[in-house]
Amino acid sequence: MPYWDEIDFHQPLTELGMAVTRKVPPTPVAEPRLVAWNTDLAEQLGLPAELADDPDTALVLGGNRIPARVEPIATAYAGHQFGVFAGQLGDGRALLLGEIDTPGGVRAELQLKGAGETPFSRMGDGRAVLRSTIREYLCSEAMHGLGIPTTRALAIVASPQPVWRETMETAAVLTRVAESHLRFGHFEQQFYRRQYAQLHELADYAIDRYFPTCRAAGNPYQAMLETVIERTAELIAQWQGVGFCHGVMNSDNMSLLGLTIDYGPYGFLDGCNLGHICNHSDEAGRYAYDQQPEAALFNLQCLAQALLPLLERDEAVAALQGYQPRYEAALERVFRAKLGLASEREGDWELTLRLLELMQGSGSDWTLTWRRLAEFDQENPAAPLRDLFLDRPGFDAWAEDYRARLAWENSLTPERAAAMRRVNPKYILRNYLAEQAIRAAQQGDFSEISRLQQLLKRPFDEQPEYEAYTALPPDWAAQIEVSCSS
Ligand SMILES: Nc1ncnc2c1ncn2[C@@H]1O[C@H](COP(=O)(O)OP(=O)(O)OP(=O)(O)O)[C@@H](O)[C@H]1O
Ligand SMILES: [Mg+2]
Repeated sequence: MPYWDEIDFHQPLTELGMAVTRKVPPTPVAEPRLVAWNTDLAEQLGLPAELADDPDTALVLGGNRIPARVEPIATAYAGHQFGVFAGQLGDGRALLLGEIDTPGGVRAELQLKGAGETPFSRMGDGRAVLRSTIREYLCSEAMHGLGIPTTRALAIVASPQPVWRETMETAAVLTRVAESHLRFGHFEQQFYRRQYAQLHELADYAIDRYFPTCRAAGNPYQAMLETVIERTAELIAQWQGVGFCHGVMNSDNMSLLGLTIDYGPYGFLDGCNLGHICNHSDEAGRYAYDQQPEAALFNLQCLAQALLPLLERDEAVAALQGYQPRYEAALERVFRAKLGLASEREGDWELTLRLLELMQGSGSDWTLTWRRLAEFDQENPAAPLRDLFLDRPGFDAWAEDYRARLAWENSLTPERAAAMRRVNPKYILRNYLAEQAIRAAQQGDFSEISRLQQLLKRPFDEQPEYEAYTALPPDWAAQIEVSCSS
């Protein structure tokens, strides 16, 4: 029997009925070919290594063959897009094969993104293109390497089947993996349909499965909201630390579990610009880098509103009031670590802000600056670091205060430098690196995908063989535009 038929896929979401799920078979793609396979993740999921070479894998993960006893589903969700309620959205191109048991004991959902039309496709074709699939595959694994909660990517199945976006491209299917793909929008869907009984069931499902400790609280729904707020605040602080810009922080792209989800027009900061807008279609900059914390709060308010049938207004407000202090505490912790400060002292945040201002003024490269900060020594703020700033006197004044701050806690030491290198990555998935992998793949060479994946698994470690991947964006990269088109 083919291995995929032996796996037990569970589909507990179907218990929530038609309000949440629809059974939808995937639509086969032409000539499916497995072009990326994540060996590490496969192992964590308990999938045998041989699957990478099993011809059945491309069929199953391309949506051309449904494994025995599996009934794939699409789920219904709604959402606020760019601040406006968009009504029903739903999985328009993602199908959940089901949950599998993993050796770690936690079940994992396997979802095929780009597997064809569903009842929620609206005007879309149900497909994903190879370009966007590679971007999602690489970034989910890069985020995982950075230690940031995220959905994962198991595989890419490519097809020569043409798909029209701004130009003719080709189709691909991404196998996405997460403990749950539930989004804020799943709750908004039940709320706006006034399906309060179903809302109740969905919330109970989420609590029992993902937030069991909330059961013991006075109001478990408020406790769940508080937990989601906490995780979201932590997540955004981590994004800000590595300079990650999501690009489409609509409430349907916000994970209930606090994972980064939906890698569309994302980007990492190159030269420091705190107002950076990575999504070419986001003209107003609603989701600019420095707006992300606010956008997350807006989305949490949408979630809280959707839960109002299950909690008192005061309870929702009290939970939401927890966001800002939690976010600020998380952000200060993240930046304290980036600066290599082991203790807390008044003035630390001001020191951070002054550095950010200098970086902003010079457009200093985000990743490089933080990484070089570890080289800071007592006699001479390492010249390569100083070179990243245009305002040298400004930098020197800051460096003096920073040195004094480090001296105060006796941390002008190699240990501090090592600790800083464990939080400030050397390698980051710059747009141009992803673009190189995409262009090669479009010519039939998929090797750059696995090379980047390999490199970004250990972004904090020196990997001399990959030194070239630390290069700043070349001139041609300025032409890359990323938008919602995927
Ligand atoms: N090509 C497409 N065909 C059908 N529906 C689509 C397509 N692209 C996007 N959608 C739908 O449009 C809505 C918003 O899209 P968005 O770009 O946020 O999500 P996505 O990239 O498709 O997927 P996800 O959020 O699952 O990563 C969702 O309902 C999504 O399913
Ligand atoms: Mg989405």
